[in-house]
Parts: sequence; C-alpha cells; structure tokens
Amino acid sequence: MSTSPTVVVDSLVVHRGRREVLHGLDLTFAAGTVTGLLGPSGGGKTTLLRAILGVQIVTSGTVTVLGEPVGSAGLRRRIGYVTQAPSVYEDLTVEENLRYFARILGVPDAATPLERVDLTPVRHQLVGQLSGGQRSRVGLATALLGSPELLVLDEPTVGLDPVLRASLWGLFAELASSGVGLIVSSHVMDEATRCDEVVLLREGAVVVQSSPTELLAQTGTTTAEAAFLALVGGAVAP
Ligand SMILES: Nc1ncnc2c1ncn2[C@@H]1O[C@H](COP(=O)(O)OP(=O)(O)OP(=O)(O)O)[C@@H](O)[C@H]1O
Repeated sequence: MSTSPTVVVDSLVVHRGRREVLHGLDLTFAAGTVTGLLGPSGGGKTTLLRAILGVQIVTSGTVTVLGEPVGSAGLRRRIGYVTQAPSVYEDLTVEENLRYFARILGVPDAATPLERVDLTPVRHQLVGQLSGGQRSRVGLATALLGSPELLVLDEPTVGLDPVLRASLWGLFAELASSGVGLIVSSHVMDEATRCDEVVLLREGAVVVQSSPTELLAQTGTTTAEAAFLALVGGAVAP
C-alpha cells in the first residue's frame, strides 16, 4: 500500500457569503486509504470536499491534489466524485448510463467499473427500477470511469439500510486496497470504525485526525460516537 498523499490541505481558509466557514485547516490524506470526513451538519464537510475538487473559491491557503495545485486541468480525470444526489439517468439502463458518461470522458472501457461495483448482473435494467443500494453503486461506477486515483464521496451511505451500508464500506475498502485514495463524508459517527483514518470537522475546524483505534484509545471510549462527544466536550470545557 502506497503512503504518498493524495491531498494536502495547508492553512485553508474559506468564506461562504460573508462568513468564514473553514478556519485555517491543515490536513493530509493518504493514497490506498479510506479517510472518513465526519462531523455534525454545517461543520464544513461539503465545503472542504468542494475545495478538494477545485470548485470552491478559497480565501487563503492551498490545496494540492495528486501533486498538482487544485483546479489543474490535468486532474479532472484523476479524481472521481459522487455527489449526495448521484446524477445518473433513471430512464436509461445501467450500461447505457456508463457508456454515456464514458463517451463524455473519452474513456473506452465502461464495463470494468460495473464489474468493480458488482453491477454486471443488472446492467440491462433501467436505473429507475433498481434498489437504493444498486443505484448508489451506479453513481460510484460512473465515478470509477477513467480509473481515478482519488475518489471523493459526499455522504454515499445516506438513506441506505445497515446491510447495504456495510456492503458499500466493504467496496470502499477493496478500492483502497487497489491503491485508490478515498475521502468519504458522513454525519453518522459510527461509520468512523469502517475507515482507516478519521477526520472530525466541527464548526470549520479539525477536532482530530487519527485512526479509529487511536481515537478510541485516546478518549478511553468504546464507540466512535462516545469518542467524538468526549473530544467535543473536552474542547468546550473550561
Ligand atoms: N452557499 C452558501 N452560502 C453561504 N453559506 C453557506 C453556503 N453553503 C454552506 N454555507 C455555510 O457553510 C457552513 C458549512 O457548510 P457545509 O455544507 O460545508 O457543512 P457540512 O458539514 O457539509 O454540512 P451537511 O452535513 O449538512 O452537508 C455552514 O455554516 C453553512 O451554513
């Protein structure tokens, strides 16, 4: 497993409207690793993901992705992104969606991403007729077109039942073991235990970046939720 960073965030400050919403973040994300970006709603997760994707105007600081300044044209194909509402066409089949996005990207192979997310058996079904979990995986397959080195997933497990969530996290781990760096946001604290590395963002600042095991050891807790409460409580205590 490679340990070279996929993303380096240095003193990142972002305003949205007139408010400063990220207050000077310093973070490093590793290749071949699933990093969970966790924290309460409004903490700045989506804003940080937007900065990593190069679509967020930043006030100061830098973001370097795969060794290049964020926003470089050469990065477009090297990053896969799945939004909270994956944009796939419900009235096309799974395979038609993949072929369509492959053509836009100029990528010849639409079949391998389907295999990687285990959707080959349903490739001829309309996306509108798939289950929620299968639909999420279509979004993921489109993000895998072009074999990205970095995958950015904004709340990919929202609305999925525990079994489907577990299977998606299993898939993320498999992708990471093939060398892809994954950044996965979630507001479900207990998903922390599924990650190799956890970043907790609260009110635009990093509360902690560590492995889940270290997180529990450091706080003397047994669940990620309790660990976060201990950290946040500690942060505001006199
Ligand atoms: N378009 C916008 N204009 C002004 N402020 C915004 C805008 N979008 C988000 N914000 C503010 O920026 C802060 C960070 O929001 P962000 O969406 O990054 O948080 P989040 O952790 O992703 O939350 P959620 O889990 O609810 O998506 C919040 O205080 C939010 O109100």
